[in-house]
Parts: sequence; C-alpha cells; structure tokens
Amino acid sequence: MTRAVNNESVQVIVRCRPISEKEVDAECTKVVSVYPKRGVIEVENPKAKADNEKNKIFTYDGVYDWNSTQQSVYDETVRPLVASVLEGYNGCVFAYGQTGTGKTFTMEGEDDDDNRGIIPRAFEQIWSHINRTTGVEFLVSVRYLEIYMEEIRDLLKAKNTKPLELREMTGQGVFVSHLHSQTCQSATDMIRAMKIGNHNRTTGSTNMNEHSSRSHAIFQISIEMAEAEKKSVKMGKLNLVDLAGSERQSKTGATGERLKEASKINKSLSSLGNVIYALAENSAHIPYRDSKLTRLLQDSLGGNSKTIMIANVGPASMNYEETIITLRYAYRAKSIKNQPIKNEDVKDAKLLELQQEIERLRQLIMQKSNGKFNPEDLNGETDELEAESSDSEDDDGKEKEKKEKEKQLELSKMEIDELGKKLRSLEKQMVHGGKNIIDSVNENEIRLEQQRAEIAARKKREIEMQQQLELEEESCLELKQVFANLQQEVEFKREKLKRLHTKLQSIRQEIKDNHVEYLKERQELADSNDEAAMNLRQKFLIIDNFVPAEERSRLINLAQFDENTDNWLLKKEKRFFRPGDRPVAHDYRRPISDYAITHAIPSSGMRYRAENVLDLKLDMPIRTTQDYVRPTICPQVKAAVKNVIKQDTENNRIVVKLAPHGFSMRGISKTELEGRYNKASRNTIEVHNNYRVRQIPKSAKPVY
Ligand SMILES: Nc1ncnc2c1ncn2[C@@H]1O[C@H](COP(=O)(O)OP(=O)(O)OP(=O)(O)O)[C@@H](O)[C@H]1O
Repeated sequence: MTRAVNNESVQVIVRCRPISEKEVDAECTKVVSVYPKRGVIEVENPKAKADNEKNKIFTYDGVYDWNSTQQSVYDETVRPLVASVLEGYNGCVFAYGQTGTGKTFTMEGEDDDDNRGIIPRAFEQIWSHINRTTGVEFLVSVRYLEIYMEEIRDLLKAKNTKPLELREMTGQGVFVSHLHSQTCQSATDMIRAMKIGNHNRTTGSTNMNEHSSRSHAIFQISIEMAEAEKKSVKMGKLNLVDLAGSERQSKTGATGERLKEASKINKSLSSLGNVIYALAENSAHIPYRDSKLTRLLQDSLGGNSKTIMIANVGPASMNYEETIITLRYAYRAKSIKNQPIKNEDVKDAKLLELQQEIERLRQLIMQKSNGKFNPEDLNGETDELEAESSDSEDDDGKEKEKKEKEKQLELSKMEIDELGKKLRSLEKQMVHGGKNIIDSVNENEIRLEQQRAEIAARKKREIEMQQQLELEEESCLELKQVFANLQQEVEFKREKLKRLHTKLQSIRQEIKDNHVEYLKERQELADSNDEAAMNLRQKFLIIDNFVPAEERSRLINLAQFDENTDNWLLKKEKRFFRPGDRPVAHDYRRPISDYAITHAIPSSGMRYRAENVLDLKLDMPIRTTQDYVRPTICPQVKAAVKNVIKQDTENNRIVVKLAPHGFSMRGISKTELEGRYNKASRNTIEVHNNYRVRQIPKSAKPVY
C-alpha cells in the first residue's frame, strides 16, 4: 500500500471574523490587522504598558480578513486538499479557535448559496468529480460523531446513546467501533446526513449553543474507487472537524465541580495542544493516547494525511489575550510535518467485497434460471420462466408431476426475485462514475474549476514569494545601496540597526510572554501532578496498611491493561476446587448472609478474610499523630535529671552523680565498680563518696 513518501507541513490558515454588534456596543476597538497578500497578521495590545510596546506579528500560509468570502477560503485552501483525497490521500481540515470566532461558520456555513461552508462545498466537489469520471466505480460513505466530556457519540444514530469505544488495528489505525456508516449516492444524501447529525447533536442538551461550543464534531467521508481495468481499489478519507471553543476554562470563572467538568471537556483540547507542542519540538514521545480526540486525529497530525488547520480569531480588543493564544497555537502547528501516502491497492476495501458479492449473486441468478435471465435486465419479472414451463406441461396423466414442477418453479421464481432485489440493493450502494456527465458537467464547468485551481495556486505562490522577498530584502538592501559618502553609510547602518533593534525587541517581548505562559502552564502541571501524587500516596497507604499482601499479589496477577479501552481490567480468576473443599457462595469462604455480615462486624470487630477490603469503608483512627501532646514533665523530675548530669566545662569532664544512698549499682559495691571501670577502659574513673567521675576525650561533645 505504501508509495513514495513526501514530507509535507500542516498548512495553517488564519481567518478573522467581522467585529460583532455586541463588541461595537461594548466600545471595543479593532486590534487585529490582516495582510492577506503577505500572509501576515498584526495584533496590537490594547493594554500596552509602554507607548513603544511593539505590535505582535505572525506569518502563516494564508490569512483571511473579515471581507473574505466562503468561496475564496474554499477554493484557495480546501479545494486542492479534496482533489488529493479523490486521488487516494487522507485529508483533514480542522477549525480551531475561541467560542464565537466563526469555526462553525467556516466549516458548515449558512443555508444560502454564498455562505455555504467548507463541508457542503466539499460534498459538491466530490460529486462533481464522481459524475464526470468515467470508467470508475465509487463507494462513498459518511460517518458523523461527536466527542463530549471524553465520550464518543454516534450522530447518525439518534437512539444510540451509549458511548462508543475506540479500537486500534494494524493497517486500519484508530477507529470508532460500531460507528454507523452510511453510503451516499449524491451530494444531497451527504447534506441530509450532515443535517441529521447536527439535529442529533443538539437534541437532548439543555443549552444548544453551549453544548456545541463544548463538543468536538467530526464528519468523516470515505471514498473507495475502483478503475474498471485495474483490479485494485484506492481509498481517500476526509476528516472535517469543528473543534470545541478553545478558551481557557479558568478564565470562564468556573470553580470546584464545574471547573472539574470543564477540564474534562477541555481534556481533548489541551491534549491536542500538547500533541502539537511535542510534534513542533520534535519530541521523542507524542502524547496521542492522552485523549480520544488526539487518538482519532493521530494520522492527521504527524501521520499519513494532508492537513489544514484553520485558526479562527475575532478582531476585538476584549479578546486580545485569547486571540494571541490562538495565533501562537497556530504558529506552532506550522512546523508539524506529515507523511501523506496514497492509499492504493487497499486490501480490505468494502468496494471489493461488494463487487465480489454482486458477482456471486449474478452467477447465482444465472444458475437458478438456467441462464434464462441476464441479471442486468432483471426487473423482478420472472413470468417468462412460468410461461415456458406451462407450455411444456400438457399431459393430463402427469397432473401430479406438473403440480410439483409448478411448485418448484414458483419457489425458484421467488428465490430469483429475492436474489434480484438483493442484487439491486447492493448495486445501488455503488456509484458508476461519469453517469451524469452530460447533465452535470460541461466544458465550461471543467474549465472554471481548472481556473480556480490555477488562481489558488498562483495566490499561494504569490504569498510565499512575498514572504521570501521580505526575508531577503533585509539582507539585500545593504548590497543594493550605493553609498554617496560615509555619512550616508552611517545613516544607513543606523537605520538598519534601528530596524534590527525593533525586531529584537519584538522577539524579546515574545520570548518574555512565552516564558510567562510557560511558567503558568508549568505551575498548572505541577499542581495537577502534586494532586495525582498525593492521590497515589494515599492509595499506596491504603494498600500497604489495609490490603493483605496475598490479596495484593492476587490483584496484581489478575490486572491487565486493555489498550482498546485505555483502562486496567481485572481478569476472571480461575478457581480450583480440591475434593473436600467447601463450596464457595457469593465469594465468601462460607455462606453468610448480608445481614450477618453487617451485624456481626461492628459488634465483634471481626472481619472475614474473604471480605473485599476495597469495598470497606476506611476506619479512621480517633486520634492522629498531629493530635499528640507532649507530656508535661514534673518540675522535680526535671530538676533531678539536671542534677544527675552535670558538665564540668572547665575540665572537659562529665560528672555523673550516682544514687545518693550507697554506691551499689545493680548490686555492685563501690570498690568493685572502681576496679571494673579501671580495667575496662582507658578513661580515668574516680569514685568519690557519692560521685562517679569519668574522663571524656577532648573532641567529644557533652550529651545530656
Ligand atoms: N467570516 C464571517 N463572516 C460573517 N459572519 C461570521 C463570520 N465568522 C463568524 N461569523 C458569525 O459569528 C457568529 C459566531 O460564529 P460561529 O457560531 O461560527 O462561532 P464558533 O466559533 O463556531 O462558536 P462555537 O465555539 O460556539 O461553536 C455567527 O453568528 C456567525 O454567523
């Protein structure tokens, strides 16, 4: 399936929507300037602390301002991508940006012809290609899904409310299991599927707008193509993605449970950010597995796909910060490299299966009708079979046999009709390219499309050249300049220095901003890391103290990681019964009722070995170590202790006062003690009337 691999960067386009009435009413200013010819966006900080603070400048593969039309965005950016999909490449277009910046407007658009978005325009391009391509059979199917709170929902099946799971298979990559796939025979079929999906997306949610802002919608188109003379099938897949609003949840003022929920909603988006960051930095590990969205878009980011990211921004001052975040995010995505490969000779193509099944049915019909019917002409009319058979049966004596034959004939007629119906329904799923060539395409239309592609390519080249020119201008300027005198040279150098200084300042500012951003993100990560570590410690504490060692090792043996569900699962334990073992009921070693368990435990304080400790509530101690109060030492005892240990600092000796009455120490007399110490140590031991004196080395510190 693999052919020549060419590295191709993710194409990044920025589109700025018109200022809204709400923003005008709030007296917001326009802080975004768009330069489509140079692919440049300039943003002015409305809260600039210093007058000389430089505007931020970003360069992309293409930029579109508030006057841009849906047609120009499509023709110049998406049309070439869809053309590649029709050649057998994978393609992906995703819209990213803050809520209300025009992602849905760009992707879906509005109902009127001029404002149709990328998705319906892609349908039109696909079908206009199919209708004019002769000698090719197509199988086109669509799927529509949404990811909300890390759960995947099928948007083409309203009743299917159960979240779907992701699966991974070699050769097929990551896919959603049990996701409904609908075959389409026209652009109208696709529009219908899109509308059904959009309807299902919003039903059931209390706040329609809020729901669509917080969920990611992915419309998948798969096109299988089989050329008549070739026995192989090629396949192009197109993912059209409308992402959730990218604003930071901490900024929405959500706290507590609401913030938790919000962070779950945005998990996919922040994972997408991490994946883009890791790809841009050429990291060894790309965290695709962190979320459902990144797993599904794995091919589109750094994999086998041609990808376009459309970053949507608003022009108003009130959104300055979010606009900058989106622009930085988009800028980073520019350095992602993909390796698109044409999917040729696809072995598991549905189209192949379909063709084989159609061929099998045709053969079967021919066999059953003894070659009387050409499956191509079969229209549910099998009377011919009956007429012929009635002519051949005239004999009165063979009445019974005739009836039997008629019955059989009737049966085969029904069977052939049934097969014919099945055949027609299968054939319906496939589309023969070039069918409507006369009605749908004329020379003008083809020429128009070619011209559009040429204009788009020329515009792209122009932007690239303009950017290149600007880069080279700086280095060439010096060479071009003819210096009349030294003064002029100084002037020129000063000018250049000034320009470079401005550039340096803007870069410095950018580095500073990035650093602040980085610190903020690092802090957030550290916080969540601490929380996770604390949770882990807590869990380990519970395991160490409350789960018996054998139970722990049993669980470790049973636990296994399921790649598909991205979760740990417990295998079913095999139980071995030896003869004479008592039967096990309800997982307890001996049958006891729930009543007995609940009532026996608190009174006796006993716990059964078979009880599942993980289900039990933790008995917290009444007192913790923090509640510990040091005992107050009786002043007499304190004084006595002080009296017993005395340091003779001058002589560097410690004087130990023995018990006041007598010199016996555990039954040893004074003389005996004296002798024993003298022998045992090199230190001098003097035992006075009621003092034992032990000389200590000079280096030693006194210990009380
Ligand atoms: N380029 C544009 N030209 C004209 N109107 C636009 C443009 N972009 C967006 N709008 C208008 O701005 C409003 C918000 O756009 P839209 O709903 O597409 O935003 P969104 O980013 O998809 O928001 P959400 O994240 O909530 O889905 C809509 O009324 C839309 O018609």
